[in-house]
Amino acid sequence: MNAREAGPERRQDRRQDTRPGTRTDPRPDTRGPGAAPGEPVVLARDVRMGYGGVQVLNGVDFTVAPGEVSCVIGPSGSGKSTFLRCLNGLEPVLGGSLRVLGEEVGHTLRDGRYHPWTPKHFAAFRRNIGMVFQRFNLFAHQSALDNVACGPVHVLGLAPAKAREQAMEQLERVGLAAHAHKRPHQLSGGQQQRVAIARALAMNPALMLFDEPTSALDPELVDEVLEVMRGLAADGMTMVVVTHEIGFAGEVGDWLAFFADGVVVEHGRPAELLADPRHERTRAFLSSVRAGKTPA
Ligand SMILES: Nc1ncnc2c1ncn2[C@@H]1O[C@H](COP(=O)(O)OP(=O)(O)OP(=O)(O)O)[C@@H](O)[C@H]1O
Repeated sequence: MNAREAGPERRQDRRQDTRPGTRTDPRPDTRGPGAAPGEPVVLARDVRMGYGGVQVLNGVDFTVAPGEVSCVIGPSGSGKSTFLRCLNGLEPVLGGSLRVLGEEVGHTLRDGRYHPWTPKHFAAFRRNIGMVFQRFNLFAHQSALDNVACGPVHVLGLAPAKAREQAMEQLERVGLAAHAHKRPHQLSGGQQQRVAIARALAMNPALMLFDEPTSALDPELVDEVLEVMRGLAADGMTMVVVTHEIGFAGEVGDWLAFFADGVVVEHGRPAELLADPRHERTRAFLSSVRAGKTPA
């Protein structure tokens, strides 16, 4: 078994990492309150979803175990973002089954019947899931520190002083403590994205979702964001990462899923899938990415 195949055990080794901001304490159990022992963090079976009668997800099967990093690649329009948004309940699942953090997303089984979640239940569920988008969406009038402290104060009800103290720890974790008092316009795109990651981490999520977090960045800023994500993986954070950064997926992912036409057409260990893709669509996609073309 090579290092890439070692999965979560590999992360135990990485915890010895001494880079600044790298946590050394063991991760809490991230399965979620309703999960049975051994249950994955994400368990998608035949997930279906569409917009206005147009089917976008056509039966997605996808599993993420605690502490694993699952990368998702695929052509534009194949449903990657839609699936990510289903994971945190931003889009409704219209068929199949999607369990995340031990809950059937959007429904609770009670008295032998499924009951739809209330907005309050959705909000409580989303608190455990950090999401980082292509666009950082920081509050322009607030400092980096206040952007990161905002959720813990307003959503978790933390005292402002405590929230700012914890926000500073998260900014340290992403290497931005020295920039804590700057506003977004005083930061580079890469730094703003790192603030967005710190903001998500400040909610102490059990699962982090990344939707092409480096796609909007100038090429020279991409690696500083990927480096932060490498650190999170080393800490044992459970992550689903939609990305066009094939090298990163190969290096950091425990698993790699290739989406096309709203299904996972190929799934496997990144080293194997990237070196020897089985499906014609995967081969064509990887060729176009490697040729520097925008995959269609
Ligand atoms: N809010 C929406 N309303 C209607 N159609 C949508 C909406 N969001 C996405 N779609 C459509 O769903 C399909 C899948 O989109 P999605 O963004 O999930 O693909 P993707 O694989 O993430 O693409 P990309 O790599 O370009 O981000 C596309 O055809 C898109 O036009």
